[in-house]
Amino acid sequence: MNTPVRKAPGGPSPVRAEWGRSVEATLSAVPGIRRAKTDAAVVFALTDFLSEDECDMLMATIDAGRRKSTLLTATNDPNFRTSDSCDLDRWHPLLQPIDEKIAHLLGIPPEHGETMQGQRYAPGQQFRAHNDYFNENEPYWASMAVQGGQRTWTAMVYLNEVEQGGATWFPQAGVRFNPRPGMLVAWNNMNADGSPNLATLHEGMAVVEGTKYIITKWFREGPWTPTIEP
Ligand SMILES: O=C(O)CCC(=O)C(=O)O
Ligand SMILES: [Fe+2]
Repeated sequence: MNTPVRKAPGGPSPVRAEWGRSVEATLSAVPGIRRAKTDAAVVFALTDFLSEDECDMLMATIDAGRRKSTLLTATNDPNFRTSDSCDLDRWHPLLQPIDEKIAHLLGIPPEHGETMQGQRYAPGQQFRAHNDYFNENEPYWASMAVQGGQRTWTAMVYLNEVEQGGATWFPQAGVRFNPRPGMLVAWNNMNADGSPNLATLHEGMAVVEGTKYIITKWFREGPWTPTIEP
């Protein structure tokens, strides 16, 4: 019997390796930041990154603009990502300072960041285990490659307390975060050699009680250029 050979999602890259090193050094120097105790992935958490007012403003903005979340690749599982999402306009006078504060914390120029996204999960809603990096063997990669290339770092911020459920769980790295309002979590989706790190697999576990609001920001290896819709 032949075992199907699964191609790696991408190979080593000096540019991505350098983003790994430089952002890790920048974040390591942030007062109060904690690094997850695992060798499998580079993951940081920083409490009180956003204020209660900033979280409230973001939740109201997400509620005003939310639509069903989407996926880059088709899946057979209709329950894979059941949340609502909202694109957060980086030029909006209330949102731009938050967008830039995240980029500044990581030491990445804001233009490398994709549009910040808000996510809202009602009870039962979830985002099943996935990787944020692009799989360079998938058809979508050709268009991503010319729009800033691979995703390097992910930053997300929890905006509220969730009564039950809604943790972010990295099953391979063995790291788990329970939502805490204003807490930022950031991780390098790449290995030290700049290849995609499979152990950054993570899931937004189902909310059991309450509603979960977060913002997510994905950074590219190059400046991000959004697709111009016709
Ligand atoms: O909801 C979460 O905790 C994780 C969200 C996530 O993985 C993403 O937006 O890429
Ligand atoms: Fe993710």
